[in-house]
Amino acid sequence: MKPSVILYKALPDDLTQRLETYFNLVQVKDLSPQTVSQNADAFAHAEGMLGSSQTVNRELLEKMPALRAASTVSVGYNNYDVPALTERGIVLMHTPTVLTETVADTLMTLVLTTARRAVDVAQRVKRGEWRSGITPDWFGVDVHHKTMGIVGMGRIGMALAQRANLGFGMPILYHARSRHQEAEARFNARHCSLDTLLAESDFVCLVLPLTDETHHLISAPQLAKMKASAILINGGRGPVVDEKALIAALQAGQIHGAGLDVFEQEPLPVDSPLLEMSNVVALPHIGSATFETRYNMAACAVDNLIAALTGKVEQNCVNPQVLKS
Ligand SMILES: NC(=O)C1=CN([C@@H]2O[C@H](COP(=O)(O)OP(=O)(O)OC[C@H]3O[C@@H](n4cnc5c(N)ncnc54)[C@H](OP(=O)(O)O)[C@@H]3O)[C@@H](O)[C@H]2O)C=CC1
Ligand SMILES: O=CC(=O)O
Repeated sequence: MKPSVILYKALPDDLTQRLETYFNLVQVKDLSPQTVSQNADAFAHAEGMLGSSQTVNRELLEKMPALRAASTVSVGYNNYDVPALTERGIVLMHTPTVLTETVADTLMTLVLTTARRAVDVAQRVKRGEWRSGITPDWFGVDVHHKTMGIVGMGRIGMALAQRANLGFGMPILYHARSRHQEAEARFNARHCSLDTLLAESDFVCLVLPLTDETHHLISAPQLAKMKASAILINGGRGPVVDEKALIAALQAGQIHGAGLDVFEQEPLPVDSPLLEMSNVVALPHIGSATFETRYNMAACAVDNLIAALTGKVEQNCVNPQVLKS
């Protein structure tokens, strides 16, 4: 008998068919308590699960006693209770690498659109306000040769450093828990404390996972350390920034602007003051959202689940200690 798998994300047909050759699939729309109770038997017998953007906690795991592997269509896994999975011996798989370049493109898009005010001035053109030569109220600030500070020099941080340094001639400062020799050798990146990075960078780019340590890493005291001319970019996870403090800093003119792909609450509430600010570019968490990359992520997640449930995991495992036990 094929193992049962809960699929809680729509996949391209060819990938669904690939899963079906290995597993009995039960497709559900989400992992809400209502969906779980409506499909109690399927959840009770599922040995695998695949999807994204849903909370997987102890309460859910209690309803899934047969679960052996979870596969997320994302690199970030902050919505999974990893200790609970590990205690139960459940393998968690994710999709690093396949999305790295696309997310770095999104971060560079945020840098450029925020600095050059591309969204704001394009809206003015559409409103018919471009009636004569432009005046300084249409101007932006330079990106090239400005200092970029990258907080989190992992896979995506490296790809961002490559674009900024080799493409735009930007000196790179970085802050991470460890030194990254490759970033230092290839991009002349300088490792520094968070305080130094905040004080010296023209663009402060956050590319961090959400953990207990990174939650509200950027709050009022950190924003106060940034240059008044600096721009904050967040492409990691929303709660890394204390959004109330960011709104206050922007309202007070303490920093020049912000480019944000992620928010404390997603979707961003329509009454968020951020949406009223012409110096803020707000994207709907589209870091990896291209047709090519989303397909590759889904294919990676499918391969990951097959590997996990057939005992052939070689990469992409969040809690490899489970494999040794
Ligand atoms: N906006 C979007 O759509 C997307 C967002 N993301 C987010 O980006 C994150 C990063 O992805 P990726 O680059 O692949 O991940 P990596 O694991 O390769 O890199 C993470 C980096 O963050 C650093 N870091 C972690 N904790 C701390 C800390 N407490 N203080 C300082 N630095 C820290 C790590 O430091 P060290 O190197 O020292 O370990 C590492 O350099 C994901 O976890 C996800 O949350 C990812 C994809 C798309
Ligand atoms: O936010 C997206 C991810 O892959 O993580």
